[in-house]
Amino acid sequence: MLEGEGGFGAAARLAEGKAPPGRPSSRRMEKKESKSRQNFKVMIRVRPPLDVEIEREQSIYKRIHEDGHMRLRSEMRSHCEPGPSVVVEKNKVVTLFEGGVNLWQGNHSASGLLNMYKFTFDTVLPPQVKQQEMYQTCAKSVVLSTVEGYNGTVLAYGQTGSGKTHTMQGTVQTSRSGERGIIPRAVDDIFSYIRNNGGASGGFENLSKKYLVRVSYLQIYNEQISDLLKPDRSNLAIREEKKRGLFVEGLSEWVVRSPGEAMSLFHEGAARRATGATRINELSSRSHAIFIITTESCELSQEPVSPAKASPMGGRGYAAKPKKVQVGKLNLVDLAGSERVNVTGAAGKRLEECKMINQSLSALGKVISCLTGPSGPQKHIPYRDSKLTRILQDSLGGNCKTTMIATVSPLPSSYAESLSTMKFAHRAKYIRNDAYVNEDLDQKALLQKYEAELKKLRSELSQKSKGLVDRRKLLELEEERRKAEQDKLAAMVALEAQSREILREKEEKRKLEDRISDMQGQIVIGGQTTNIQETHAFREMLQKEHDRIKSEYEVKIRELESSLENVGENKAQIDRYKQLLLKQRDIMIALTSRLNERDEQILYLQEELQAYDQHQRQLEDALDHRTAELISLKKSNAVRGKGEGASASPRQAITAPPPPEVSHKSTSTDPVAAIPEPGRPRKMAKGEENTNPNVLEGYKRLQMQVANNSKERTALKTILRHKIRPLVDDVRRNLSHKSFPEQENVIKDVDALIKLVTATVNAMSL
Ligand SMILES: Nc1ncnc2c1ncn2[C@@H]1O[C@H](COP(=O)(O)OP(=O)(O)OP(=O)(O)O)[C@@H](O)[C@H]1O
Repeated sequence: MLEGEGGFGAAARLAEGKAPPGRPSSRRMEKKESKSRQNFKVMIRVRPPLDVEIEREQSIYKRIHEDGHMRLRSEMRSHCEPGPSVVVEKNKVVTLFEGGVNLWQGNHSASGLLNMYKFTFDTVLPPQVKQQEMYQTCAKSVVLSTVEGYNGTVLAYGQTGSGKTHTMQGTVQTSRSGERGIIPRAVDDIFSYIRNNGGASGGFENLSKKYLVRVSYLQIYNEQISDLLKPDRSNLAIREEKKRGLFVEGLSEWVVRSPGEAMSLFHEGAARRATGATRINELSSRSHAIFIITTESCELSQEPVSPAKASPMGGRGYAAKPKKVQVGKLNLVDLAGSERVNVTGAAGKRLEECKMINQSLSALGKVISCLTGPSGPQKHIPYRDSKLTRILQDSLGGNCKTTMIATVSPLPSSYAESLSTMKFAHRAKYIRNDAYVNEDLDQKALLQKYEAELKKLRSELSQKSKGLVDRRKLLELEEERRKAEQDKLAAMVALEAQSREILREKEEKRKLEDRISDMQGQIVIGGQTTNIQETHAFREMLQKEHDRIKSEYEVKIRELESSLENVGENKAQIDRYKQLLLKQRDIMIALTSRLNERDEQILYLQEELQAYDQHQRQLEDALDHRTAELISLKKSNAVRGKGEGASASPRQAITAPPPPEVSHKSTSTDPVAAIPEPGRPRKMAKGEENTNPNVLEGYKRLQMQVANNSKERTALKTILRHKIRPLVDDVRRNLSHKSFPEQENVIKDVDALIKLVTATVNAMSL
């Protein structure tokens, strides 16, 4: 077994009720200490195991003793079945057994591996304690003190799934169920108290006291405060004012006149509270929720007044005057459960929520630590570290009667969390609160404001009640009103239609007037404007105008007709031109083809000439060759017989018959036939003449033909340049001065012709 803070020894010592070190010890101080201790109570509630848990953990809970001790039936005990880890004694002492109580009773602790912790608290509620008893023990006195003007807080703290919501709210929502938690019971109690003290809900009036009850409901989810009764109000800020103290800005407050009204608002808000399923709790609260019930009470004194001024609250001839106002605020806090991430298996959004929850709970732990240090509360208490601690600032070490209920689960598997809760609660035990009645004269105004509102509501109610009595008449009136409404509607529709018609007529009239004035402006006779009604003159004028336009059109038609004729003529002329052009084009083509023929002929003749030249050169070569042979023969003859062949001359040798290879051709008279076979070319010397008559003859003929062609070509060129070209130019000029159908095409043709003529002339000049 381990000893230490919260361990067995420490818990045993504290169970004796001794003050921790550093606490004041003088008698007066002790008295004060005891009073302020009363203002902050810590209670433990151990919930019973749930059926599902019993199954899961295979723990057997068979009997629960009347004194609150929880025992296992011995015959069912088994070393394999650990039993609960929390045992409660005398409703004050709670012992935690690591591994479950069975293991301890089976003497397994001897191994020294298991821990046991014992703690003492003001009250420890064992699992069998019902809601009613729990309420009586933990909350009732705090709740009722708030009706008397104190601040009160009942706060449930504990591991997730340990029973906080069950304690604060209960599981069943029906108003009379025994499973109802602190909140519905507190609401009931407050209203009963008011009734028993002479007040009535809503009106709350008697001769001595008036009450006003209002509720608010907020949640702190992921460090953001939102109004559960006005869902559009979120991320609210906490403010502090001298007169009002701490308050949540923008948090709605609802005046309630009965427990039913208050609870319906509570359920409305609870339905909006952020919840979600965790591995431990199917419907786990993921936010800290605070249901606030503010009760204002006002003592009245009866003062005599004149009968006319007598207040309905006062007796006959008396008026009730407010004496003092007390305001008590009750915070009913259901915290989100502390949890270990590895146990709950939180991930994603749940993990974020879990972090925020643990963060604010650790801020709460820090505040408690600072309030309960060994030498008393520290100077600085970090209330501002979280929204939760800031809102609960008064409840923790301030002006408040506070009860903290720490809930634990009995399961051995929850041992670690239960131990942590116990340590937390044990520490909180040393918080000291100073509670005093809140009396605030300024609050009168608020109460009176609500009183006025109540009066208004009351008068509305009485009006409505009257209406109920005379329901038939009301229905008749309603029917009449409805009919009158319908008539009014119909009349309005008709009026609208009429107005539209009038407007339309007006518009038409205006247009007519405009037209008339336009026409009047146009009709000017003798320098004077004539009225349109003088229709004779107007008609005359119209007739004249008509005649004028008619004659104008006739003239135009005639012009058009004549131009049409012209166009016809032009067309004929153009046709003629076209014919002419076509003829000229044909002539041109014929001339060009003839020219081409001539050119070909010239080329042919030139080739022929060249052939003749070549032949001539060959003949001359042959002649030279024979001459040389002849000379050499003569020389050899002269050497052989002197004087015998001296008469032969080179000139004779020249006129001698040509060599046999060319003679067959030289006999022909045809120049073409006279063309020699290709041979070695030889140029004729200057001034040298061809003496071959056939060749000369052919040559002359060719020269004549070339000359003739040349003349013809020149003549054609002259005709083209000086006759056809001017003629075509003329036609082109004439065409551009006229206008006729297809003019464009004809002009294009003529332009093409001009180009053709020009190109031909140029080609012939080359
Ligand atoms: N004293 C009790 N008697 C019977 N059942 C209880 C008791 N306390 C809690 N339960 C049941 O245990 C379950 C968990 O309880 P509850 O939801 O109140 O836990 P919680 O501490 O508010 O959890 P969380 O922090 O996750 O919101 C519920 O089914 C509830 O009905």
